[in-house]
Amino acid sequence: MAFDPLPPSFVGRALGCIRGGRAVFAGLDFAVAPGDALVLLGPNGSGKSSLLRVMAGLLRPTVGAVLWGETPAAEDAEAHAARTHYVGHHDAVKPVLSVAENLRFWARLHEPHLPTATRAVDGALDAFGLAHLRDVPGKMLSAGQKRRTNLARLLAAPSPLWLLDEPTTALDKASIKVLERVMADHRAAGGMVVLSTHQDVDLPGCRELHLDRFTPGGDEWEDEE
Ligand SMILES: Nc1ncnc2c1ncn2[C@@H]1O[C@H](COP(=O)(O)OP(=O)(O)OP(=O)(O)O)[C@@H](O)[C@H]1O
Repeated sequence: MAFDPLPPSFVGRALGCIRGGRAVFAGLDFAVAPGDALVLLGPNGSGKSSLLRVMAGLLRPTVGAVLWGETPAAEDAEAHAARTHYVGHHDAVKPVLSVAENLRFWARLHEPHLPTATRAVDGALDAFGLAHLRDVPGKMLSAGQKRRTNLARLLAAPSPLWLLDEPTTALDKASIKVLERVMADHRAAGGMVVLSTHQDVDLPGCRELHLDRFTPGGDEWEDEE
């Protein structure tokens, strides 16, 4: 199923970020069109997670703006959250809910129509090989199973913009292949993917953004967090 209408481009202009009193990046621009994938690369501490948090609206840039089409995302934080899936380092799996209940929780946040939400949850369980774990509580999952449950919400609650921070962490090879296929399908439908990684991930035609090229020269600035 394709996004109809297609989403506008997701754009960052002249972004700068200060954390812990240090300038992490400055003068950073990006643009992601429907169907695009952007891979954030760079050594530890170069700012990949910080940029993803800025893109998700979870961290305010020190300067610059993130735009959805022509509209600053910060103008309507709720709308930006609704169009965005941010999967960070910390798992968002609720320990006392089963895998299916976790996915249902996310699905219902996006989809009020119960049968549609249930179909999306079943599809997400199947796609990520979680169907046999559907009734297992989150607290009993392995690290890779938890990561797959986190990623399955991408399908349980469809949103055009996926922001994924090292999504292959803890995944076995077969699960990485599943994620690659799911991202390819999302892009074919007009969705967008931005991900950070230290591993090879197969994303045909993706563009790369090397964060270390935007690191200011050791300036010590005021922390504005
Ligand atoms: N909560 C925080 N408060 C203050 N500084 C932070 C915080 N989180 C990260 N930083 C700093 O911001 C800089 C960029 O960190 P970030 O996590 O964005 O890098 P990264 O490229 O994602 O690293 P990694 O590859 O290790 O995940 C680092 O200097 C880090 O120390």
